Amino acid sequence: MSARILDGKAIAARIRAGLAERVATLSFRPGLRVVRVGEDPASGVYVRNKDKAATAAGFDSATIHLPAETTEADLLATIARLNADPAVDGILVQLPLPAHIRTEAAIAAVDPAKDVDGFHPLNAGRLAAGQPGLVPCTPRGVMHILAESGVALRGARAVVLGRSQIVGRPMAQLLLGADCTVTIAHSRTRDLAAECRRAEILVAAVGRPEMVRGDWIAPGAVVVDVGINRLPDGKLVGDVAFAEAAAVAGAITPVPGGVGPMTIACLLENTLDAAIARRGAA
Ligand SMILES: Nc1nc(=O)c2c([nH]1)NC[C@@H]1CN(c3ccc(C(=O)N[C@@H](CCC(=O)O)C(=O)O)cc3)C=[N+]21
Repeated sequence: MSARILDGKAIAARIRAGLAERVATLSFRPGLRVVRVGEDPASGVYVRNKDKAATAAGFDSATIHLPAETTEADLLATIARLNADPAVDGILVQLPLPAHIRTEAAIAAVDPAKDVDGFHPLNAGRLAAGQPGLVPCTPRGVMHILAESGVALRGARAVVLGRSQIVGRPMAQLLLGADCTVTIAHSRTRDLAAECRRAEILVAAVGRPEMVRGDWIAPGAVVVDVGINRLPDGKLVGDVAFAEAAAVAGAITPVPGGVGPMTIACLLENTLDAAIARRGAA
């Protein structure tokens, strides 16, 4: 193994400590509400970790757990109540939602000023237009990792593997905003391996365990692995075959301990940003 390990867990801890210091200077506690519907098992860990991190940093955090049978109308009513609650600065509707609820309807119901996931079309549009707004947590976290690790972005060839609304697309926008030359590759891309091999910065966000092999990576490339896949044996792996990739790459994020903890730190960062934008830094 030759690659430098980019320690997202350590960077996230520093960000959370900095947020805690800033929150301590405020006359109010930034309010975060996570709305969870039903029992998606992957969401359980995330919601617990987020709640712990938020409370430790001085946020007023709570999860509203609705039963799986909740109707779309009831979910929208819950969101409307949180939109109207002045103590609530950030609202996150945990995905995936049960199949009988339209995800787009839930996302569009969140007040864009409280949309700490950055998933509302207004915030997605602002990002695409290069305007300030709330940015999705995972791509924001990836940009922090690249900045903290001293990766030069201007003019660099970046390949984003995956085109989801949640990671791939906003990730590409942020890299473009930082003057990278950005390619978005995906499941229909002809010769994915060759596209990836051109990358000086490769961000893998496809949700397929260990799909990116060592020979997909250019020697010395920076590899950011967004995937968090649980194998049947319980082991957590990324979208990148770590050992193979680490033998070739210049730097790489591990799973766990890479992008995942950054997502949570950036959720808190977004919540503080939203709070200060709404209330001022009083
Ligand atoms: N509206 C919405 N926003 C989300 O941001 C969102 C969501 N829904 N639904 C579920 C996914 C998943 N997600 C994770 C974040 C952090 C870790 C994380 O901290 N992972 C640790 C390991 C955790 C473990 O041990 O399982 C790590 O990678 O080191 C995992 C998963 C956010 N999500």
